[in-house]
Amino acid sequence: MTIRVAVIGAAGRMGSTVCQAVQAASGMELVARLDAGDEISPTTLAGAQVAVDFTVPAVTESNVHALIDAGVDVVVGTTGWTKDSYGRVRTHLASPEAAGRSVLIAPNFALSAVLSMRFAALAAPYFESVEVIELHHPAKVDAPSGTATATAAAIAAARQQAGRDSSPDATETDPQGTRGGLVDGVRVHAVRLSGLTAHEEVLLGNPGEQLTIRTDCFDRVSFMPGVLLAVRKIGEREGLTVGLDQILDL
Ligand SMILES: NC(=O)C1=CN([C@@H]2O[C@H](COP(=O)(O)OP(=O)(O)OC[C@H]3O[C@@H](n4cnc5c(N)ncnc54)[C@H](O)[C@@H]3O)[C@@H](O)[C@H]2O)C=CC1
Ligand SMILES: O=C(O)C1=N[C@H](C(=O)O)C[C@H](O)C1
Repeated sequence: MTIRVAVIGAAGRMGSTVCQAVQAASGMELVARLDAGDEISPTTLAGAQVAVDFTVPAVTESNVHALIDAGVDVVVGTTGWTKDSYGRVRTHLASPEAAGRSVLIAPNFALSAVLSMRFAALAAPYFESVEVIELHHPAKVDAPSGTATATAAAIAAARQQAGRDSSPDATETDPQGTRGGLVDGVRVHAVRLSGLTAHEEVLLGNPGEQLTIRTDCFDRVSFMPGVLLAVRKIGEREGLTVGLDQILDL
């Protein structure tokens, strides 16, 4: 059976790549391309069963609520989600009008990034120190990246569960904030550099040893297998799913 797909943010870097991937995928049909200024409604969605949102952090949540109201399942790659905004989507999906609808939100659809996050959480309790460095193209509007935020959260949860203290750090003065930001107690550093696409390094240190976990996405095609898998699987799920790992059964 063919899955009819709408892409929201279709004129963007990711949205346009998703349009190409859907058009090339077997068993999928691209029925709508929406971007800024287009209304989200059953008419503009043109019979889509699944909508894929790659827009901007400022609008993605309201898009998702409008898409649920329009009666489609939603796959979201846009960043900027918080525990509160997840909670509002969960509440919406639990309402009788949204019965049977599903939403999958993933900060990263690349297999190397999803596995990196999992490996980082696995390793985090075994090292005294851990810091995250995310590196992206300079057109990216948000920092830290959604992937780094999720990585830090997973590291923090794993360390807390293991009773591991925060990383040692004797810094007393840092007026320029050069030690980076704290996400769930984990230091995160954001680099923006021409030539880069999407990269992340997790540095883990013990006396006399270091483990580096690194993912490099050189091209946006790296995200497409994960996006297409989510489009295929979303209909089998109900409610809110956060993270591609949930449908990879990692
Ligand atoms: N989950 C993942 O694997 C990945 C996530 N991303 C995230 O996806 C998002 C988009 O990234 P890019 O494509 O690089 O950005 P982009 O800036 O190239 O594209 C965003 C598009 O959204 C459109 N847009 C803005 N407001 C809109 C609205 N109200 N309705 C519909 N469209 C609207 C813009 O006009 C633009 O065409 C970012 O949050 C980025 O961090 C990016 C790469 C991979
Ligand atoms: O803006 C990007 O490009 C990316 N955004 C996502 C993020 O913020 O984690 C995913 C990937 O890193 C590319």
